[in-house]
Amino acid sequence: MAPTSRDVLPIIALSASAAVLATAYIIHLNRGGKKSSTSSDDDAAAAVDVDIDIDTARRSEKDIALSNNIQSGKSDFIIHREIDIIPQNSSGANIEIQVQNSDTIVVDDDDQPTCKRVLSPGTITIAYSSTTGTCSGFASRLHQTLLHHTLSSSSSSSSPSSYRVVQLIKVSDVDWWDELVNNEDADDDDNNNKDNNNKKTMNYHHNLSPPILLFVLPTWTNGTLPPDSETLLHSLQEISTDWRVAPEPLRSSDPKCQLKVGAFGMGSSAYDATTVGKPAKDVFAILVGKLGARPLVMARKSIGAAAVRDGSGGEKKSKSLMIGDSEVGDAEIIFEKWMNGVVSSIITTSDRVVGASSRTVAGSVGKVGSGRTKTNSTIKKEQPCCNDDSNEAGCACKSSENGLDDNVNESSTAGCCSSNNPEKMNNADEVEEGDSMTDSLSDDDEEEDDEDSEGDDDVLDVEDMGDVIKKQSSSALKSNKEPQEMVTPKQAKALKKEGYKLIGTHSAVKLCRWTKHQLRGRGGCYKHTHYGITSYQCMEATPSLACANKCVFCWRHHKNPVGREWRWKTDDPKMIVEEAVKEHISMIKETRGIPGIQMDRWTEAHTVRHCALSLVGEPIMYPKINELLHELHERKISTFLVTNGQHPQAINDLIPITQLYVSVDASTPESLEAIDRPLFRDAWDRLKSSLSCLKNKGQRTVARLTVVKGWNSDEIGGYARLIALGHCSLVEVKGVTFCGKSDASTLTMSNTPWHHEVVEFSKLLLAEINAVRTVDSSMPEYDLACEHKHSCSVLLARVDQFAVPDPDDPSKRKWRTWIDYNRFQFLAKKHAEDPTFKFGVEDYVADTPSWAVFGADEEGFDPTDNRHRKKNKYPMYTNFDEEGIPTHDSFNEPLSLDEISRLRNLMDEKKKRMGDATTVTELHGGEKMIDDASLMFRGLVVTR
Ligand SMILES: Cc1cc2nc3c(=O)[nH]c(=O)nc-3n(C[C@H](O)[C@H](O)[C@H](O)COP(=O)(O)O)c2cc1C
Ligand code: SF4
Repeated sequence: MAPTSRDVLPIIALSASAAVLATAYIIHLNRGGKKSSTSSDDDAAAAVDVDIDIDTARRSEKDIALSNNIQSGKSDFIIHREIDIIPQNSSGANIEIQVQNSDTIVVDDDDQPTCKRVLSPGTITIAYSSTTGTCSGFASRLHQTLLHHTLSSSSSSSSPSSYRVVQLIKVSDVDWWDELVNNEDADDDDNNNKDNNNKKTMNYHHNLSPPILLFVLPTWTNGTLPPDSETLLHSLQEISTDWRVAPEPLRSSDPKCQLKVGAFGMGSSAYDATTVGKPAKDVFAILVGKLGARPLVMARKSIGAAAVRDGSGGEKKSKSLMIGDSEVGDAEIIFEKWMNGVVSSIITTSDRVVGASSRTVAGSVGKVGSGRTKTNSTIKKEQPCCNDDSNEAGCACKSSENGLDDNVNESSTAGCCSSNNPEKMNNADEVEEGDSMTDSLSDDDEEEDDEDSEGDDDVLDVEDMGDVIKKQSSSALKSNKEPQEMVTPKQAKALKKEGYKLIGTHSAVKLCRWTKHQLRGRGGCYKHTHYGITSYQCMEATPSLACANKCVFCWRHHKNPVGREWRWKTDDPKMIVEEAVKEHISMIKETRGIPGIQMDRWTEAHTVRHCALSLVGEPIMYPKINELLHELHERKISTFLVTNGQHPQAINDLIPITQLYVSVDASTPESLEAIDRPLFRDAWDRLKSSLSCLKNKGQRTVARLTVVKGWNSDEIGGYARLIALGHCSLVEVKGVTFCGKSDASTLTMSNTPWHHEVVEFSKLLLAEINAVRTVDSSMPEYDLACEHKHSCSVLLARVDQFAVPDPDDPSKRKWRTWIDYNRFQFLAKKHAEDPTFKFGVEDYVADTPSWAVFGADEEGFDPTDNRHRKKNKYPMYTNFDEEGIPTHDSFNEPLSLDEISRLRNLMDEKKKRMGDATTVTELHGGEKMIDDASLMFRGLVVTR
């Protein structure tokens, strides 16, 4: 966060390599080396000549803003942190950047400006943590808004901003102890300024407002912070209990040095209504209740038009701590309220503080955080009192002796101190308790509290916490008797962008890439190999986009809702099936123009024969799932349904379907928690119950294992024991598909196993199953039945259900894992007419063709299709070693050792060039191209 820092007046020296401007500044920009003449502060102005290659500057959102401004010839624009400026050769446009108000730029040893200390006056720090992107989105919105308001006001001479730095940081990037206690750099800044240039020190502080620290924090499992950010709370707790740190170390008698804090917490009562926003509340409570930070006072009627442009007008007060609940669905609105409160407070406070400080003598400059090291010295704080001069400015410290005094009430007249129930502020226990925190953290005057009780009940904040989240959910339901639609317009937009065709309010279809593949005669998916479905007649759909998990490998990247149970508007199953088929067929029609489409298949594809209810979400949650399945059977469409094993009762209640899957993503409760990130606390027990339910289903059941290397590929014995619970007919082992990088997942290409690794895993699993059989005589025998190399998939099947002696060679097995679909439809119909009619797995099996059998030369590729090899740089290999170096050419002939060594060198060179990086390029139609040195000879393309 704060490397060795120093001022860089007046020139910013950008290093020869890419430079990062780390904070926010108004930049005046001219082309052709002509200096800007608009600088209002010559002393503070800094100029630098750099060559910027506009076109190759990294195209982050921020860069685009930068380049657009450059290209449109605007002279003023804002550069904020994390913009890469890439100096280029002499042919690039020569652009001069003149920086105003740059006296607070801090650079590290590499001459790269970096973040200011959180406690530096004039600094606004937004610290966020985020795993699935919500809080990072909110935080950058706040950042942008504050940049706009604070910096644009600084460029206007009538309303000078007293904030110079607005910085956005990740909670996990900061050593919070160091930042808040060992504040050496901030002190050094002050001291240096003081020693070297007293006049400047006065200017510096006269023009600056108190530091502000704003948190945007999510709630993670059991009300904690996400693992990478947990140190924040630990550090705060440590500071508050360390005997070497004086009480309330963040309290300062100088209003301009007093840290102000605000926090916005996100959570979801779907996970746990008792923990929503807990990390934000805890952080806020410790900072304010124990460490002496002050809540950022939210202005109410004084909110200026400049601050609130959304029409909310600033009529109402909002609070420094507010909580959004994604389950309730109004988190956006609550965030906006909080943000508007923050912005208006900063604008009004900043003007007021500037006014006040102009009457404050330089001697009242307070020291925040006298930097001593944590380990070897006692840490004490200097807590200077407000002096007469500051009283002159309207400050009225009434009982500073007892240290409980300076509960500055800034929403009244300029910078006044008052004693607003200080005992509560200091009573840490009270602060930490749910509802009692309400009063403890309130920083508003009585008038505001009154008003709050009258009219501001739509604002969810700490004053209303405790059980209020539950109340809010239920009152939302009460006030709106009609259940809500599952997918919000925003979610719908995101899903549509990803190629989902939404049906009604909670269902979707999407064309699977294998459908197109097989239409072009390039092979079907693993369900074709293992079970004989026709991929180009298979419709991938879901009747519930919601589910009760947030799996790390989820395709949907968490753009749709979560919920433990169904609580949404329920669409008619017939309509869903009709619309799904209609949408699917219209997508088939669109494939007509794709090169290589086989017209006979294309015509057949207009008749849907299979439905894979596995797209995303949890189909079994849909309350009318049986009716929907029945509708499909009526249309002679086979039914494959995948459930995540969180709804055992629904499994029990399910009518006979063609094939029922339970996803088994982990073999221990801990890894299930880490991988599936379930809403249910008893997720592990639910999974076990679901598997047990399979035992009695009668039809084909599958335990589906998605292998995520490094996450769930160990503890194979645990999988065998889970399979034993359900005596599943089949065990499908499949390597995880990498769906591109996302905020929601730390998964990378390295977690994707090679086919040979999946085979290895499957063999070990078989050995473990056999081990279970030695102690459990009821456990059926399994064996490796099929494989589909293209999808890194291996099928284990029960010998008693799917193997018969080979008529040509009775010493061998003949597999019958394929499905007689017509027979299934006949049996299902009979059962529908007469529920007492039962049928079982063996009643609708069909022979597995030899090419699909495990170990066949075809590796699961249907020989009636043409294997298509991508026309890329390395199309000529069929086998690879464990590092991805080719060992066999396209005719499966072994390569010479020299050739293998040459290829290895090529890969090593590429690895050196790329470092550890993996790039993902989205192709037309949702496919993603991975560039990863270890995959360079595979030309790997993954699907969505
Ligand atoms: C694995 C996981 C566990 C969660 N646990 C909780 C919880 O215990 N309590 C809660 O209120 N919200 C919980 N949530 C909901 C998140 O706080 C919420 O989705 C938030 O918006 C996530 O923010 P982010 O997208 O910035 O990571 C959890 C979310 C996930 C994915
Ligand atoms: S259960 Fe399925 S839809 Fe839900 S998060 Fe996991 S992979 Fe995604």
